[in-house]
Amino acid sequence: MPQRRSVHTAPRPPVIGVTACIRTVDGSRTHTVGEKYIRGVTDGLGGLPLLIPALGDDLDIGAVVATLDGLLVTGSLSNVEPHHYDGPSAAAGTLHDPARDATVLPLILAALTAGVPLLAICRGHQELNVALGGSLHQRLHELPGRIDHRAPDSPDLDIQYGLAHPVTLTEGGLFQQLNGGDTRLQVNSLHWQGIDRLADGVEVEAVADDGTVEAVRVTRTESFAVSVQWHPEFKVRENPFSLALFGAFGDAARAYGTRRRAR
Ligand SMILES: N[C@@H](CCC(=O)NCCCC(=O)O)C(=O)O
Repeated sequence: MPQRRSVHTAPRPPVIGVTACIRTVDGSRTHTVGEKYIRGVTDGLGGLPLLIPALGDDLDIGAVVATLDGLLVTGSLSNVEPHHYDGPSAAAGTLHDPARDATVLPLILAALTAGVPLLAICRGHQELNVALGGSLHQRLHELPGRIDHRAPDSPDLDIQYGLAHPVTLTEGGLFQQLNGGDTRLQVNSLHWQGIDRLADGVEVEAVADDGTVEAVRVTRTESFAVSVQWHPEFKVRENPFSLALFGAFGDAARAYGTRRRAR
């Protein structure tokens, strides 16, 4: 008797696009993603990470979006070039990544238009605001009344990404729900820039005590689409809120993927 081939019934992991940066590594132009973002996808939601190269106009954004069940917009040391939000020129020596800007800003819009669930982190939070028409402060710590949101000066990652300050979650918002009803949450903080003019079509989900917008939810889509100024991907399984956030993103990506494949 011929053996029956076993049917593969394990649930498919959602395919999560992970945005890359351009860096020079050993003299070569290289598309990079920090491992903690990849681990955020694998360990935080059981997804399959798919690197999205920063190819700008040479990337078929429509084809990318059609492949994804979710989009993780990563953080990065580089800043969005200020011409994208009509901001003043950046200080000399500021690290930019024009190829990433040219890829990620249109990608965010295309993902939101298609209803692809999205989680944007740190630079990603800033990019989401810029993509939707908002603007950025370039040096929060130089503004009166703001705390210093920059990373602690330590080579130890547990110190750099350690909890730094509280945020207040919007009463009745998604984040309060994910935080078990509590409106206070401690977050890490590793950024110079922050949201200045809030884009249309987003609602604030979290704010620092100095008024810095720390998280938003996009209201022009029915899909899960949120951004955070902090880094929930760092040791994602060790922080209950981070796990809840990645879990909600994963649930949305699975549901979207099921609908996408049924089309
Ligand atoms: N350049 C922006 C964004 C900060 C940011 O995303 N930092 C990430 C650091 C590296 C990482 O953890 O991926 C700013 O300084 O505001």
